[in-house]
Amino acid sequence: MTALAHAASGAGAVQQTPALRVRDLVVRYGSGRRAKSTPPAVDGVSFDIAPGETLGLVGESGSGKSTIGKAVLGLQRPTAGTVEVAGQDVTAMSLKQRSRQVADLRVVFQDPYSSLNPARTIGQTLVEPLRLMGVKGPEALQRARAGLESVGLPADAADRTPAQFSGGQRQRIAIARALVCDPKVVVLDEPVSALDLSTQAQVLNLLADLRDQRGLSFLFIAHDLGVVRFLSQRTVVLYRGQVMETGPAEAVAEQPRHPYTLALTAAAPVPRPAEQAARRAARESAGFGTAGAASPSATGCPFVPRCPLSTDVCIEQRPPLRLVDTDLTACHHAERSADLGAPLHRGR
Ligand SMILES: Nc1ncnc2c1ncn2[C@@H]1O[C@H](COP(=O)(O)OP(=O)(O)OP(=O)(O)O)[C@@H](O)[C@H]1O
Repeated sequence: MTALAHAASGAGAVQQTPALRVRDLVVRYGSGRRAKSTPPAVDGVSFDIAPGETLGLVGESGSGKSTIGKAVLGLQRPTAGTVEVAGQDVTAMSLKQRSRQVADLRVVFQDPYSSLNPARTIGQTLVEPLRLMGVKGPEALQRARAGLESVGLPADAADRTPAQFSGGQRQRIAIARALVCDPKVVVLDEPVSALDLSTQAQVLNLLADLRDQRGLSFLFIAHDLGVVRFLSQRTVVLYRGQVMETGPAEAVAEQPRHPYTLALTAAAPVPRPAEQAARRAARESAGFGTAGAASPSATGCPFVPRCPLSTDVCIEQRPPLRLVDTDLTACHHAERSADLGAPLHRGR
């Protein structure tokens, strides 16, 4: 295995079959000429997740995080590339096939209010995926009740409807529903974004405990690097559908190598307005542009219009992912990103 492939997989994952393997994933929305002329929502993304590992997928709104999640789950057909779950190629399977055959893969969505059917009891909601897998009535109900207890809810929660629970409790129910079939991989799509801060911490701790007890693998999608770092061993940073940087979660959060990751860390919300203003000023003085502008060249780096380090080579050539210290970084000038980091970190 090359150093590059090793870093992409994460140390320790060398000999194991990955719980989830995504290779060269491309997703284009729409069809016809217009679809071809707009950049893909996901543009050649690859990663592995080892058994028991959490991979964080982070990026601004519109960077392609949820589209990757949907492609993994079978909710969006990839234009190119492959998805393997525990060694099984599921790329061409329909959603129906996956829900029957791929019990190894489940999801928790962001919104605990819309993701549960208000007309059904929690028991009915949890029993449904078990029945689809052929588990019979009494055993299914017993597993549903045990599932609720495992997320810190009383077993009699099974007899109530979603309206009788808080947002945090509903997210626990959604987690129980995802885990009731004993999956190997769970896609967590912004699972705490709709919750208040103290509930976020409780749900993140619960997820970490369940992962460690059961050896689960998580694909953890979030826009906040701090939240991603809490739960993840490794992080993938996305911008306009492309991987900008990937490496150990702590290194990516503490010593980002890509200017875009630096901009993300500097843009993370902080509770004190004065500190927030200082960070914004530091970002502007470092020369970062604001979101929205498209790259002047389809063949170059997509971050060019916002990057203080960009030069002609960035406009002309898309930077390949290359190893810079601990992280794979798609930047021609990654070695110079520390110069940008100093003013930003003074603003922290
Ligand atoms: N159903 C769709 N049809 C057309 N374009 C879409 C569709 N869903 C997403 N997109 C586009 O694909 C790109 C990636 O969107 P995606 O939702 O995957 O990003 P994201 O990083 O998850 O953003 P957010 O954090 O806001 O959910 C965006 O440009 C978005 O407008």
